[in-house]
Amino acid sequence: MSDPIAEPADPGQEGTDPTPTAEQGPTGESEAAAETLAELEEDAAEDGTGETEPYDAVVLVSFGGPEAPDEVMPFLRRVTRGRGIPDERLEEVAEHYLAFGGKSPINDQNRALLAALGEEFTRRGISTPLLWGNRNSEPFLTDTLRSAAGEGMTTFLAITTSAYSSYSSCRQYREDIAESIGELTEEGTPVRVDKIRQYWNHPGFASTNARLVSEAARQVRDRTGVVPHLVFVTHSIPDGMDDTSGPGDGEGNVYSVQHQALTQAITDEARATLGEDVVGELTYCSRSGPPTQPWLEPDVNDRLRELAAEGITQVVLAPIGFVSDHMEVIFDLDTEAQETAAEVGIEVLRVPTVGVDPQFVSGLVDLVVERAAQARDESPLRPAWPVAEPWPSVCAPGCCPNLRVAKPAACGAD
Ligand SMILES: CC1=C(CCC(=O)O)c2cc3nc(cc4[nH]c(cc5[nH]c(cc1n2)c(C)c5CCC(=O)O)c(CCC(=O)O)c4C)C(CCC(=O)O)=C3C
Ligand SMILES: [Fe+2]
Repeated sequence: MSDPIAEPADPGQEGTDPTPTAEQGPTGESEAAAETLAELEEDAAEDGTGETEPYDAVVLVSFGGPEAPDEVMPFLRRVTRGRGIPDERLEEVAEHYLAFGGKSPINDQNRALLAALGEEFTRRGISTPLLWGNRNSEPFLTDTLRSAAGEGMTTFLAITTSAYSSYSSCRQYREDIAESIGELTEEGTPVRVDKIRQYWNHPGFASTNARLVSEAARQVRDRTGVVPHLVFVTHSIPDGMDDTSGPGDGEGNVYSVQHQALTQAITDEARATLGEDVVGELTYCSRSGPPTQPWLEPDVNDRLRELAAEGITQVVLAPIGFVSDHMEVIFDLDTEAQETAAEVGIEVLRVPTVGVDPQFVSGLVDLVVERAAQARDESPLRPAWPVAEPWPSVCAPGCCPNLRVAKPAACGAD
């Protein structure tokens, strides 16, 4: 799909189960069978579009990834531009992509997420356009915003595919959004882009992960009679990036603290659900950078070796750091960590990422509605679990700083 503009539940969209929209009426077959004409007409009468005012469109902003072998190196150079990542590392990472035919699954996963968001919009009577723009591959965010601006849209709400707070998982998205706004401003079509809050502790993300982990743990326990050890995984980042994550005047370490809090809460939930003494811990994957630079540890592979030595035989591997099964998940976990586990005699069940789980998708739409209400100066309910404080929708000045250069960042108070 090269056209980055997808109307909600566009019946022409690839891989989408067409759902009738308010305008179209009950033309789709699958859903029409489940709902009567009267119910559909009633749904259509409830126009939810006002719930997304003042936004002209909602835009899914993601990392991007290559879709063909010749796109791999340009993608990697773009991701690492100005970053001093050694060529050997780029070639090594290129091999991971080439082992999967040069195609990352991330764009297809975002197409599926867009379709699911569109269906949820339709269900709520929201006809606000849903767009998609990537930071590092087509469709590029700047191009998406430019063509939307060409159709008269000026005010956008971004959903990023990243749940936590750190430079890599929050401010870098905000910087790239600011760069797009800057380009469009120079072209004479200034736009405004706001962002939903980081959602690691929104129930749509956190409780969905808790359910998926508990289901996996129960499945292993019921099949093997062994209570599995829970190994949570997220993307490692440099220690310095973790130390400075969070509001400029805060304590830092917000990235690792958020993950530790969710690890603890989900472990407690699995313990309660199974009625067993479940143990869980946080590990990291996908470190890069020079070996001399400290990154967050322990590495998931090192920990699996130690756990085997401690007598653990069943592990449930929960990639809570990621929203879809992209390259980090299918290579670093399903390939590398699985190999390590097999080597040391541990059986691993990898938990699915939240992906297009209806509870997650519905949570994202709740976050859109919440942010829009805030933009209208209303005070919406802002649910949070496991930590009662929802992350601010407008990041504090200096939040998750860029440690190399100061750059403008959108969606914040600085
Ligand atoms: C915290 C975090 C997330 C989670 C939040 C989020 O989801 O955004 C994430 C996601 C992703 N990271 C991805 C890919 C890459 N990340 C790299 C490099 C780096 N990531 C970092 C951090 C993160 N990264 C860091 C501190 C670096 C090194 C310095 C730098 O370059 O900033 C490199 C360069 C080569 C290498 O060093 O490995 C690549 C190719 C893909 C696409 C996968 C696909 O194609 O399916 C995704 C979703
Ligand atoms: Fe990354």
